[in-house]
Amino acid sequence: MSETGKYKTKDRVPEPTLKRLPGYLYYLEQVKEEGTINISAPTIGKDLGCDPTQVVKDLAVTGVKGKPRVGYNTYELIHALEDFLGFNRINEAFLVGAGNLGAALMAYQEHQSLGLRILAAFDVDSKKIGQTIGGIHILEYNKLFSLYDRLNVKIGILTTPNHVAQDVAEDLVNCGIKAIWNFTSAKLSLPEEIIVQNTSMSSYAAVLLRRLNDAEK
Ligand SMILES: NC(=O)c1ccc[n+]([C@@H]2O[C@H](COP(=O)([O-])OP(=O)(O)OC[C@H]3O[C@@H](n4cnc5c(N)ncnc54)[C@H](O)[C@@H]3O)[C@@H](O)[C@H]2O)c1
Repeated sequence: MSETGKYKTKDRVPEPTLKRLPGYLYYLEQVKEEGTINISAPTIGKDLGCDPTQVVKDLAVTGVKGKPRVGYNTYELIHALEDFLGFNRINEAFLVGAGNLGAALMAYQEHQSLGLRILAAFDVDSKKIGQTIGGIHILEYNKLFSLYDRLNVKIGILTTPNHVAQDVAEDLVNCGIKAIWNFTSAKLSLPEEIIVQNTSMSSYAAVLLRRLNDAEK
């Protein structure tokens, strides 16, 4: 960390910390609604069921420090978390593959509160091209190339069948996409500088089912 307490770009915040930060944000928004102006790390830890030391360490990435006996200012912390996570900026994305999953993501408007806006979706299925879901148009896949030049979008959401995922991902990269949110189970092989976030419900389901089985033994 830098001397100011804020992480510099080159300092990589550990992934588990990053994954926990939205949880703090949602929690703080709730307590703000209830009128809480200041909140301590032990209270946050107690409510979220985690260690206060962990809370302090996690929240330090925002550069905001709690005051002794007062804690954190809720508003300041919310703002700092949103800023750190980029939720208060609009990051535009293209989605490729407007099928079951793609359509659900398009219909889910809450992405906007995460600072993510799907600008357009692309598909090869002529029956889907021309439709609108959640206000987002489904365009012919080949339009990706011409639109990218005009719009300079940096994020690609990949919800195609697995067997075309690598080719589509390469197209996205050739279009200048810098980060791919990969929902397919294809293991993408892309230049190192491309940020790939793989998301799989099946790994969470596996944990849930295993835990359930263990509990029932
Ligand atoms: N991450 C998860 O938890 C999760 C959950 C469900 C599905 N998936 C994965 O998401 C992907 C999509 O699943 P689905 O059920 O929505 O499938 P789907 O068949 O309903 O949708 C896939 C869409 O991609 C389009 N498509 C096919 N080839 C294309 C290409 N070359 N370029 C652009 N579009 C193309 C199809 O026309 C279709 O509309 C699959 O890889 C599936 O394994 C992941």
